[in-house]
Amino acid sequence: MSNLLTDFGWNDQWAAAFAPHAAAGYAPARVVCELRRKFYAVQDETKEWLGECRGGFFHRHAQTSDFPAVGDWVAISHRSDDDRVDIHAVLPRRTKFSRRAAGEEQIEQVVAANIDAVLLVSGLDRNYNPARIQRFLVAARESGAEPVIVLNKCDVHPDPAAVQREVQALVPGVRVLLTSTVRRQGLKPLRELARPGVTLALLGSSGVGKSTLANALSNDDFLPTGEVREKDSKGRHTTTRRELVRAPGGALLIDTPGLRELQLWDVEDGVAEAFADIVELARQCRFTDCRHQNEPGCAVRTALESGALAAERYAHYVKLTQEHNLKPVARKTARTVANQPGWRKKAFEPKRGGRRITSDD
Ligand SMILES: Nc1nc2c(ncn2[C@@H]2O[C@H](COP(=O)(O)OP(=O)(O)OP(=O)(O)O)[C@@H](O)[C@H]2O)c(=O)[nH]1
Ligand SMILES: [Zn+2]
Repeated sequence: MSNLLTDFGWNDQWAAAFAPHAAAGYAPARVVCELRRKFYAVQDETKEWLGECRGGFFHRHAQTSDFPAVGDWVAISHRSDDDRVDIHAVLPRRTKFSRRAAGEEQIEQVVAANIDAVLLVSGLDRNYNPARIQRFLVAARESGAEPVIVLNKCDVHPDPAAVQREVQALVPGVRVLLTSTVRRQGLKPLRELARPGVTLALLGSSGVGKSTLANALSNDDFLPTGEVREKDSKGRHTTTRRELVRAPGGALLIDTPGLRELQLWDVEDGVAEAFADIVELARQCRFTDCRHQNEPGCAVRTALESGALAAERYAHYVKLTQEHNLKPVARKTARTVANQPGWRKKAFEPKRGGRRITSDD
């Protein structure tokens, strides 16, 4: 198979998975961007195409999660009369990050697929946040991607090795890397991780150094900004944003709004912290899954009725959870954190005992 496909992560395993589609006359391509529903920018062995899921695809695939996502390998065919391609199938994903869309049915939306390793970047100019690291690990494990913790800006910390040990103790078995792009320290293990064809995602708060690290993955300058494709064969103008880009060092970086949005740890931590009283009340409701509406023995309603909890405060809390699509906190969700299938349900994990390092990072 051509180098271009290999550049985008194609290998023998994918080729094996693709065999039935090859037999059906389809060609492989990788989704580099979701443009809008049904339309995708896909990279094949020659170039980037506008790919579309048409009728047949809809008939065969009922669920939202069956549709292509950035990072997916798909089976395409070329149209004879058009510069577009049809997408017929999505190869089984090795890993996936999903979000659960609003509503009771919890529709799964895949926001990125086939990420090999996901890096949580923290900046040592601020305190790292153990709760966030734990949540990140839950999300990463659920996705199947290898989690890696990157403690960047070690140049500004008096004792970065101590922080590394501390974090490592929190997450046994997970790689914890110490880096400084300024001093160009600790980049070697990162570059080894970012081998050609490997797909990575960098997560972390704004300003921790994700773009700088991405640049440092190779010695060349690298700008993970969108590309603009000017025209296609029929003279139409198509502008393609790329959410999967190839770093000059050869690794593939996925950065999608959906993936960033998954970092609800900020919001969840923030809401749970700001409304710790409500979280605490919810833990006293009779029913483990109390929604604090008409359930008997609801500690939240009781507190509202007695005036112990101000109505405006509760209304504010409800508004915030709805805005961010968080589940109402309940004893069940507050307790069995580690066993919940959906990590979003971990929104109100109570802070356990012991030392807590608080900060916005
Ligand atoms: N001292 C120090 N500063 C760094 C290091 N890495 C990055 N920075 C600086 O931190 C700032 C933010 O870096 P970015 O790479 O833009 O951070 P980012 O995570 O991509 O931020 P967003 O694009 O907002 O998500 C820049 O001024 C960098 O020069 C480092 O290792 N040490
Ligand atoms: Zn209740």
